[in-house]
Amino acid sequence: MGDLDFRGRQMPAWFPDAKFGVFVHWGAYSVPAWAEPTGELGAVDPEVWFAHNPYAEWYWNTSQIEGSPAHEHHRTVHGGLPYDTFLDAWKAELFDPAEWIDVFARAGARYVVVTTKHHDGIALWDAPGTGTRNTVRRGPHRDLVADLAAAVRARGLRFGVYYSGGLDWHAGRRAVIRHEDLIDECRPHDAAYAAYALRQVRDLIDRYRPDVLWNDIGWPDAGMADLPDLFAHYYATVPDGVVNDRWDGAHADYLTSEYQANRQNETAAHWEQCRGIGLSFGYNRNEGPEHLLDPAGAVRQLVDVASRGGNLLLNVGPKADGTLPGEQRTVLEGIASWMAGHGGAVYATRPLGPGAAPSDGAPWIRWTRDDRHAFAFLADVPDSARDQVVLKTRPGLLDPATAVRLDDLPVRADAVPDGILATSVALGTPLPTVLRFALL
Ligand SMILES: CC(C)[C@@H]1NC[C@@H](O)[C@H](O)[C@@H]1O
Repeated sequence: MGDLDFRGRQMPAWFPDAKFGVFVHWGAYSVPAWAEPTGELGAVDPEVWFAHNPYAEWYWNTSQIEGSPAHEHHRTVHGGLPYDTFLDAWKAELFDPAEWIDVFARAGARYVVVTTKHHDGIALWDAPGTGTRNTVRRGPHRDLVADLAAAVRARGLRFGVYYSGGLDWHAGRRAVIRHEDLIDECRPHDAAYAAYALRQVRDLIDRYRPDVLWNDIGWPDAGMADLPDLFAHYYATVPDGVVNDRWDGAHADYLTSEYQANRQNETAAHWEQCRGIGLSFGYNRNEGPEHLLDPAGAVRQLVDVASRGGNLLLNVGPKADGTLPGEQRTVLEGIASWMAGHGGAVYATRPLGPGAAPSDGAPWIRWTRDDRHAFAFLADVPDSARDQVVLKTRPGLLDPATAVRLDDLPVRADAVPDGILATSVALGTPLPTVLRFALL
């Protein structure tokens, strides 16, 4: 592998072992905190996506689209004021980074990735070239990246930075109205922006030594030649750091999917699924419980991703005042109570292996394994079968006599022709029940 050829780079073990990270989208867009809870990316007609964008962090763009509800909202509620007004209105007066990270750590997150500059071009640190368009010089008057990096590392978690390299509405301020606009029309590709973005990402690397370099929407055409040196500098600075895949094909340590989009990436050797607890990454005051995962749904999302060899990067959208929305905190607390007793069946595990145990159909079953054990996760078992379930497994794969429930309730497991018959009480509540078996 040459100095600038990273294709053969060994994935640092911490990333696939981590399984669970928390994404944080916090910005000036957290002041209006307004979007239509339309639906999940990949499930909404692309033709209507941008004018009815459920991503509250896209508020500037959506509110520029004549005739969109967001345009009307911005006119009637905010008087059509310039977007940067929200930066000055963003005070973060209740922001307590240690309190956030305590919630994330108890939920079982092993890494935290925070937005440092989203598409609105406003930096959460005194980024070079931003003048006063950052949170040190205006609004919160704090280096929020530094505050969060310190709190994350104080809890022994890994810290990652999100940077919007491909979109910057201060550099190219035409609204994105349809998907093809994202290719060229609305993205800055010139040399000046490329130098601006490069300088900022290098600054993030040098100041915060992030364990994850999470770029979004690609990189300016004029700056593609800069990337091999940038990655070399990053790896020299953070030898066990990891780079995501949204650099217009320049390089990736791992691939990403987003809600229902790019799911084809979930067959890669290393991958990460990103989604909000609700339909948005930035806090959206219009989301209700019907738009959010409940704790059991979030746990099943994590288990499903882990069982297929991926990581789940679950997003939290804090309010402008620096508090975590109560309904999102409730989900994290629910994950925390389940992970406290079951995290050992998730962390540092790998898929059970192709064809070992089908997980389609009912009841909901997923599997992971470590060197010595297989873990079966059962959920939503129909009432008629709530106390007895057949786990279809390849004969000779595991030893039924070694069955244990991780919640210490008794379980009996017997070999049957198509697998293992597990008998116990309340096997498959919405929150997964986990059975451990010794591998043969
Ligand atoms: C997955 C997450 C980082 C999303 N990427 C695409 C963005 O347009 C969106 O706002 C959000 O940041």
